[in-house]
Amino acid sequence: MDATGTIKVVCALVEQFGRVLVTQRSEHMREALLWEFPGGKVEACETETACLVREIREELNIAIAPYQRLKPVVHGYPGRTIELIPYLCHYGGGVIRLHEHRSYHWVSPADLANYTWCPADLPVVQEYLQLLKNRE
Ligand SMILES: Nc1nc2c([nH]c(=O)n2[C@H]2C[C@H](O)[C@@H](COP(=O)(O)OP(=O)(O)OP(=O)(O)O)O2)c(=O)[nH]1
Repeated sequence: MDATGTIKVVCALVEQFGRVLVTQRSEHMREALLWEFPGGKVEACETETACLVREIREELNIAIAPYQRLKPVVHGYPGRTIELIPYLCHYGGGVIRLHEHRSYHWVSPADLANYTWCPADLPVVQEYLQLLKNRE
C-alpha cells in the first residue's frame, strides 16, 4: 500500500505460441468468478517483478520471466483503490497447477474481448491489443 492507501497489485500477461494466459478468480475470492491476469499484491520490501515471479509460482506452479512493464491502471473498487501494474512475461517452464483459481485459459488475442474481466483489467486488455497491432 502507498501513502494514499492505494493497494499495488502486479499482474502477468504470460505469452506462449501467440496466446496469453488468463485466470478465473474462484468463488471464495473478491471479484469472484471474474477473469484476470494472474498476480497479486506487492509486499512492502519486494520489487514488482520479484513479487510477480513469486505469486505466479505460488498460484500456478510455473516459472515466468517478466520483460516489459505496461501502463499501470488505478481503479476504485467499493471501499478500496488498487493500482494494477501489468507486465508482459515469457513462459519459463513448469506445468500449470491451480492453487487458488477456478480455471485458466490460453487465449488468442481475438478472444480476449469475450471474457468477463475484473473492471481494472479492461484498459490493460486494450493496451495489449494495441501493442500487438504495433508488433505486426
Ligand atoms: N491478481 C490480480 N488482481 C486483480 C486483477 N485485476 C483486479 O482488479 N485485481 C484485484 C482483485 C483483488 O481485489 C486485488 C488483488 O488481490 P489478491 O488477489 O492478491 O488478493 P485478494 O484481494 O483476493 O485477497 P485478500 O488478500 O485481500 O483477502 O486486485 C488482475 O488482473 N490480477
